Amino acid sequence: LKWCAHPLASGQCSICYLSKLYGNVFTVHFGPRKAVVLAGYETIKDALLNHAEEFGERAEIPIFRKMTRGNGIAFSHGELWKTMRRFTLSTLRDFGMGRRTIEVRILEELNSLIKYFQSYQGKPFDTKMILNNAVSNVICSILFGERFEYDDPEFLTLLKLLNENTKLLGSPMASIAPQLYNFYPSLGFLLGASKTVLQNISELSAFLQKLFKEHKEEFNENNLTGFVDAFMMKQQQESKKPHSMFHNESLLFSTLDLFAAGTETTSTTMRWGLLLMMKYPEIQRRIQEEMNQVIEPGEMPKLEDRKKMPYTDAVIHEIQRFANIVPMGVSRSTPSDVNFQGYVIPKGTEIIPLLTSALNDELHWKTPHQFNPSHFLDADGNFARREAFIPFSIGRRACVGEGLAKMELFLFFAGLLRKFVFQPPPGVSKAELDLTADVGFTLNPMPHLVCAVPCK
Ligand code: HEM
Repeated sequence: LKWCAHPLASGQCSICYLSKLYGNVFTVHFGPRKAVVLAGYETIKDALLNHAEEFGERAEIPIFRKMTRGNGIAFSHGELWKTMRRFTLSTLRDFGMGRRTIEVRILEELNSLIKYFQSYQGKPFDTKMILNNAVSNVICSILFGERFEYDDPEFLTLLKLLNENTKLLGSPMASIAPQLYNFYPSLGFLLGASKTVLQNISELSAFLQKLFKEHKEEFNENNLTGFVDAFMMKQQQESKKPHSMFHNESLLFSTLDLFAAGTETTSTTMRWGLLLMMKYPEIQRRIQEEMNQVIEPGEMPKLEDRKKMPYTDAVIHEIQRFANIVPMGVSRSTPSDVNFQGYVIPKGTEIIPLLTSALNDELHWKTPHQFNPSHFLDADGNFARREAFIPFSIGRRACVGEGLAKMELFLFFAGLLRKFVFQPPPGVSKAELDLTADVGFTLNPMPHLVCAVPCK
């Protein structure tokens, strides 16, 4: 978004600015890539919910086609997508998503995280890798039934590759260079970023293949340890079917999709959360006071406490709204010609559901550009759901990890604030904390240090 910031846009997203000029449905050209933008909550809802089928395909983006060869959940199409999504949702549920088993797992991980934070004794440190690792361990325990130590060098390398890809995939170099190259081969030098992305994918794949091999050797159908075992079981059951979709490439890319989407998004949101708490200490204090009122001394917040903690719940929602980490959603496409709000959109058109325009929609939020937890509170201080809160998107391809992400955000965030007061490093004032986003496939906070001072 920064790349194409219009000088008149005065800090707001340039595509939102274009929607002020051209309305809520309009076409943009990113080099050779042509896409229709849907702006504003009402328009996004009309398309993704009321015309769910017509806007229900994933766009064909060359770099993702190269990465996955059409496999997995997030970038696959048609029947393969349908089968993988159905299998994923039911398997995630079987392994505890949305249930107490996963709550226990998250709370165990939180304990390790707290010990790590304590080891800095209030001195400044960077939370990026550690939060990545802790959050990743939750999805890894669902996928493989195991977690990775915070000092495991191999796992840390993988997380770094994942971070690098997230950053590069938000750059025009990776996302449109392969398409540009098709039109203008002399621009081949631009392919460097996409080559790095593909190289990283092959290293991540090699690591996953190694884990699959271990799982295959120890496979026991009476004791499935996670998604990967369940997938292997399905492969066995379908081995006599000539065109089973449960082949090895499906296993690889479905696992990779869940690993990547389950790690990066939630940990980035957590980092925004801690940064915002340093910036707004009075909000942080109010959360801690609320916890002191509803949780016994020495106890940690549990999911069942959430309904008694409307203020904390409102702050977490506001963090997600304000951080807006997937501002342009994940591009969709039209599986057939569509007649929408007076426009004919041809089959196969890329569609950008501009989530940022819903999360900042002036018709739905009192102070869209300010961090303001009262967006999610009614006049009596009760938690208030808001329709335009759609950070996980909506409709047929909406995020499959929403339930898991919400559990993690609540337990990690409230748990860390129960133990620590987050402060900027000595010599850095609140005003100096930068809330500008670093552009990538997800919007990250700029590099920063955090002091986690133990609560008295
Ligand atoms: C704060 C955390 C998260 C945010 C903000 C987020 C956001 C999103 C968004 C905006 C989409 C695109 C949906 C669409 O096209 O309509 C998406 C898709 C997806 N997410 Fe998440 N996500 C988060 C966490 C997770 C987690 C924890 C997992 C893993 C369990 C996950 C797995 C996926 C998958 C597999 C898809 C593709 C769904 C499909 O194409 O059918 N996400 N997510």
